[in-house]
Amino acid sequence: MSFGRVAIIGLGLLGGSVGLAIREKLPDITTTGYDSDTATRHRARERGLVDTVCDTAAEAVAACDLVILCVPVGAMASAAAEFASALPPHAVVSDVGSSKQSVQDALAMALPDNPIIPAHPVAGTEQSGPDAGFATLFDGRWSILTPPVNAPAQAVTDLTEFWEALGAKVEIMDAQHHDLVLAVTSHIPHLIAYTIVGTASDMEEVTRSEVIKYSAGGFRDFTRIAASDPVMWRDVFLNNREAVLEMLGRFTEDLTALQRAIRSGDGDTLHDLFSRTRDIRRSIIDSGQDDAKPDFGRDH
Ligand SMILES: NC(=O)C1=CN([C@@H]2O[C@H](COP(=O)(O)OP(=O)(O)OC[C@H]3O[C@@H](n4cnc5c(N)ncnc54)[C@H](O)[C@@H]3O)[C@@H](O)[C@H]2O)C=CC1
Ligand SMILES: O=C(O)C(=O)Cc1ccc(O)cc1
Repeated sequence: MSFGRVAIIGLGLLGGSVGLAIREKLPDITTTGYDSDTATRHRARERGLVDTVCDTAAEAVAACDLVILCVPVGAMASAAAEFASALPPHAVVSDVGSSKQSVQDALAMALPDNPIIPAHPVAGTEQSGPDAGFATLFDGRWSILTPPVNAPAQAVTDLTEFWEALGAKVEIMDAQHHDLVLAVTSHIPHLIAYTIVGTASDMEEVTRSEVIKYSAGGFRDFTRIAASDPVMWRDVFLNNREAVLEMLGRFTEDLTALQRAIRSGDGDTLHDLFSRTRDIRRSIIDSGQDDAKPDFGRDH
């Protein structure tokens, strides 16, 4: 492993998990960390999320070989600008943001002289903050790297090995494709969850206690997802605007077709779709990518 010193900026769920996973799986690496929130830095010290919690971002990156930004995607540019002048010229810059094109552009603008290899570990929970991280978060999960065309091959190899050592499987794709794929597999599902839980809570003829009392499996799963961090998800939608709007257009058309089928009593259309979607679920299970409970529903 060619990164001896790793700096983590943002010590919440993802930053904390990266720090704890390094300590457990790559014990030769020295870690430093920084978070703009004082209480988070305090808690990060108590939990030992990194070897040294620094009081400035500049101090955290000063001697690093790799810096990983683990802040909301809308905060990447300002977080990078804060340590730009202290970053060693050889240090590789990466991140864990849920959308990639805008992050890649922001990091390239803020840190024009360093190699930038954005990454997205597709692993998380609805929890956030310095108490939420755990060392096994990335085990068996995908981490998608989106190196720009001019990225140094050695840095891509090093970062691939780094994520594999933390337990992840690595896939490489371009940032735009990543954003389209994740819009449909992650971002729109979150938007649907936020919407349905909001709709239920706005209904005047159904009380809040009824919603809680009678929430069957489906709605309960939506409430878990709709409990995800508001800042993080606001930033995802504002930063992956194009792909989300494109997918939302397709989704709305499909929803309208279902609405028409229900209104006209067209059971065949409903049955055909529900059969196709069941096949998708079965292929996910057959491919070993499901662990019975929902992907991110692990208690910890
Ligand atoms: N929550 C999840 O399940 C997943 C999140 N991600 C991505 O990981 C990133 C971090 O998300 P979480 O760890 O879940 O959020 P979090 O809210 O748990 O942690 C983010 C931390 O960044 C800190 N922060 C904000 N601005 C900062 C700045 N300018 N400088 C230093 N620290 C700053 C906050 O104080 C907070 O402690 C986001 O970009 C998100 O899209 C990626 C995969 C999964
Ligand atoms: O908690 C869940 O269900 C998630 O979907 C977690 C998650 C959130 C954001 C990501 O970019 C990746 C994974």
